[in-house]
Amino acid sequence: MAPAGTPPLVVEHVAKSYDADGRIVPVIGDLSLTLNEGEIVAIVGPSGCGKTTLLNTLCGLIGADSGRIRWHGREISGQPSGVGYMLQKDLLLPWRTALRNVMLGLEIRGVSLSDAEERSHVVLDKLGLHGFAEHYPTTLSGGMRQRVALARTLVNEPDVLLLDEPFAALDFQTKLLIESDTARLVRESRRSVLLITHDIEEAVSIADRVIVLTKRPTRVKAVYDIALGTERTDMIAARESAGFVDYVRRIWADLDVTRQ
Ligand SMILES: Nc1ncnc2c1ncn2[C@@H]1O[C@H](COP(=O)(O)OP(=O)(O)OP(=O)(O)O)[C@@H](O)[C@H]1O
Repeated sequence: MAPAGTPPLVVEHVAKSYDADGRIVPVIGDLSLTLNEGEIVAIVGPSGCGKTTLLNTLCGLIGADSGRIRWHGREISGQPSGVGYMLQKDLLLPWRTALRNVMLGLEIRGVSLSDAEERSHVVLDKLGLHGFAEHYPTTLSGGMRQRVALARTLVNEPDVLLLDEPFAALDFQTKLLIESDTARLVRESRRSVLLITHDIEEAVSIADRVIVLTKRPTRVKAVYDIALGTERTDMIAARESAGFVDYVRRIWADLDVTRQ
């Protein structure tokens, strides 16, 4: 077991290139970051800079060319345990009800059906899906489906959540509500979150820290500690708080988006 205070994730000088038909494409230049316990860190960067590549490298889906990735103080090969992954696409199984989608990971891990069912109901209820457990995904709205996907991730009680634009496809109101629920649930259980997003306002409202990446080959351009002086589980209040607009403006300037 790692000593108390060991960050769940430390990334040191990671680099990654792709071989595109014999042409080497450097995607991650030289990237270092730390995710502390109970912290929500958002990563923003120009389109195509390598954010998904970074997340895939961190969770062992693809190998880094160089550098070190330490989970709870240890370098590991392959996929780390205790890490939940959530994407923009909910990837729910259409032939399973909401409840049985949430139960899937527990079933695979050999948890008894009754236990899995009870734990899944608890998480669905916390996400406002009481009464929808027996619904099939096709009968749920996009926001509800994404809540089911979030429940499916949280029911496994991961220490760390890696989120790759999970709210990007949602309408604005739904997005604010599900961001708030996510923040509330991860903050009350002191889970750590690494969130990749294109949405600077989302990043500033939800995260304790925002890391801005450069274009490819990507590296850290700037880091912002976000101090909004408000309860960081209410995304509407966060967006209305003093300082919010200023952070958004500064990060937007850092991204250096120019018209083609
Ligand atoms: N398997 C691969 N082989 C070759 N090149 C790849 C591969 N996967 C991604 N790339 C290239 O690497 C670069 C970074 O892609 P990646 O999806 O990681 O960026 P991103 O920042 O997540 O993109 P977006 O902003 O569009 O979400 C892109 O130029 C992409 O074309």
